[in-house]
Amino acid sequence: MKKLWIASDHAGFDMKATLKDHLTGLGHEVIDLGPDDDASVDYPDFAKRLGCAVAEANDGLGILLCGTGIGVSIAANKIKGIRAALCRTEHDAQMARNHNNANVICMAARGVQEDVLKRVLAQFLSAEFEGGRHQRRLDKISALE
Ligand SMILES: O=C(CO)[C@H](O)[C@H](O)[C@H](O)COP(=O)(O)O
Repeated sequence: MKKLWIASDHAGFDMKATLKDHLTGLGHEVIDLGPDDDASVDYPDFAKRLGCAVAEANDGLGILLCGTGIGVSIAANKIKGIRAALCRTEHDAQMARNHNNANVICMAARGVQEDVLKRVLAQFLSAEFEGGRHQRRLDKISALE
């Protein structure tokens, strides 16, 4: 099992705890990079913290939550080596791994059912990168960094 990091902003705080417990129960090692309470924070700070951890480890996956998932995905993708994908469906999550080799999944914590998020996350964690023509495209993305 890959090492996992999880972080959020205030909007994702409760769901972060729920998903962390869920993943831990499934036997994953999950490192929680905060926040530690639901006080208002700025999502770029936590996207940066998580993105740097995932990029430095170079073999693991990150999970980011904010209200929409949009802010954390924009922020995390500024970090070299991070391929953060906003995933709202299981298909998004599968393609994000199969074709994009995404190393961070970004999800909306507001207005989405917990069981949906768990299914999307499960797909992200089980799918594998297919390589081949997709690696060539990722190399072109890396060249943009
Ligand atoms: O969704 C978000 C960014 O894309 C954040 O989670 C914030 O919740 C959103 O920007 C709203 O912020 P607020 O301070 O909770 O009103």
